[in-house]
Amino acid sequence: MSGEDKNATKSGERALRITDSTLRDGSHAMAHQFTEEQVRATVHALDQAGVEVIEVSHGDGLGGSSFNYGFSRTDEIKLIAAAVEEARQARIAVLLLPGVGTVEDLKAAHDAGAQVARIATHCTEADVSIQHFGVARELGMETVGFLMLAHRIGPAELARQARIMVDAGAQCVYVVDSAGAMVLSDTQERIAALVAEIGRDAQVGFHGHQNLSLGVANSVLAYQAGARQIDGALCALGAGAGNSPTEVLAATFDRLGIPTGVDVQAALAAAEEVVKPYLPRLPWTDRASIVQGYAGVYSSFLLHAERAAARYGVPAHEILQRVGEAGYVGGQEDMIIDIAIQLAQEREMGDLAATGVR
Ligand SMILES: CC[C@H](O)CC(=O)C(=O)O
Ligand SMILES: [Mn+2]
Repeated sequence: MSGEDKNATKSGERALRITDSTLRDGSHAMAHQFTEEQVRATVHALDQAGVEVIEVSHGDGLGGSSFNYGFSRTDEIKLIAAAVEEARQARIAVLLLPGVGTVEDLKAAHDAGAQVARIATHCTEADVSIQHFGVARELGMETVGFLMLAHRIGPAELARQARIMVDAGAQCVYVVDSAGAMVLSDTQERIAALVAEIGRDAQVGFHGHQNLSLGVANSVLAYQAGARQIDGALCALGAGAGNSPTEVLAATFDRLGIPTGVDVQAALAAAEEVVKPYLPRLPWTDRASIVQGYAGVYSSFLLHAERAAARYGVPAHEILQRVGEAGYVGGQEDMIIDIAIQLAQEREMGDLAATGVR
């Protein structure tokens, strides 16, 4: 224990750090088709707006470009190098899910200039990140832990998992609302539990999704409960109904008198003039993404469910409801196809029964 509260803010300093994930979580919504030009323009605009950390990776993290998760249009190491070249003050972060990416991927990202390593695990499996935090610290990278689908376990158990990450070398641990399922007090209680457990040794962060339209409200409550790193994405670009919009976070915290170091007008311009023009579709709380929040489903399953829905002629929201009931986690994308086939068979049986055919 260092004895110094890592979540304390000295007066006059920025009170919290906004990390922008347009170019990583947003990659899900872009079906991983970012071009180098889009990455350069987005980094340039975020950097000018004063955003200090910009995450760039495949949506499913380093090494995610694959048949299971979807192939990237451009090699992510090339995109990371372009982002590093473009940034003047901002540092480039990468996400790594142990098992999807490897320490070799992390070393390649570091060689390309990435300075912040964000290591993500399912909320009950922090122990699989231990080796990766060790390597990241040896490389001299700043380290952040991501406890995904954090609504699935209670505050006390989540805090124990955060402790595992901190003991392994994490300098901040995020409560990650991957399903956009947390409703206000869910966030407050989890952040407070992590601050109590790790607050003297590390910071606490919050990553929200908009499936129940609560990303920004949850972020404010997370700050009030002691979180000092908050994620956003321009235009909310992200999985499911998207992330907490960076430009709205900047404006809201500014109105609350909580300095983030982000220039509100520049963030608004970055969203409107740089990101919006290249979006294939605006992130939206439609029926399928609301069901994700309501049933607690991983946001990155949305596009997979929509594709399976089109292929097997069943509604995406019904697939996602079943995924929620089954409790699937990241890495089980293939089960979405199984559920779609099952739903299609049930419909066929129902149709046959309705026409009296045996
Ligand atoms: C697949 C990784 C995932 O998208 C990480 C994340 O942003 C989340 O769980 O919300
Ligand atoms: Mn996310």
